[in-house]
Amino acid sequence: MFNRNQFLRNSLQESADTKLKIEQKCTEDILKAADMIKEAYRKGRKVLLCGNGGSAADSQHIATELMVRLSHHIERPALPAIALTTDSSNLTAGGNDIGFENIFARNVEGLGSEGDILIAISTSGNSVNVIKAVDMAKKKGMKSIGLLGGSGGKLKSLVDNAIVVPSENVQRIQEGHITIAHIICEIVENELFG
Ligand SMILES: O=C(CO)[C@@H](O)[C@H](O)[C@H](O)[C@H](O)COP(=O)(O)O
Ligand SMILES: [Zn+2]
Repeated sequence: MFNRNQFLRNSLQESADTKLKIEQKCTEDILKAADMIKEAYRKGRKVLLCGNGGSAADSQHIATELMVRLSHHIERPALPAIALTTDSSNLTAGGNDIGFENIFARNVEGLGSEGDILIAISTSGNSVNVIKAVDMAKKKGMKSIGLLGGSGGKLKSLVDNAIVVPSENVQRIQEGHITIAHIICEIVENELFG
């Protein structure tokens, strides 16, 4: 029978363990992602983000951190970032008319420029609409960062920098993603403006 107290304890323990494993396995990739984003911003480029479900929410959360700010002690200009997950008219027309697998790629095609960064978020690494967005980013001369999980899926070898959270649990992977994204945004903010 489901034991809610045990479940709560186990979930928190698993989440904490996953964060520690991220420190052991992903540090280099996280720092590389911060450098890629800093370089893009130094050159006046922007960041696009996409993902499904919880990763769609992460996309808009991360875009907001970059556009507004994290630290209240740092005065800085907006860092251009767009979540491709927020416009219901665009996403429903895309899904209806050109196919759900093309909704993000279409927006990368329209908004992306050479030197921009695409942050592709997928716990499985296998969402077709995210894969197609990465393919389009490549065509546009953009660089891509994958926030992934499990084996990394198909996206692992497609993105320029794969950050793979070492867990098989979708929820724990997502919790890892937002922790990593916060850290990357804070590094970028401090190193560009701190
Ligand atoms: O937030 C959750 C599960 O925690 C879900 O909404 C989850 O994001 C959705 O099932 C997504 O469609 C999963 O896609 P992906 O992470 O495998 O690319
Ligand atoms: Zn979730």
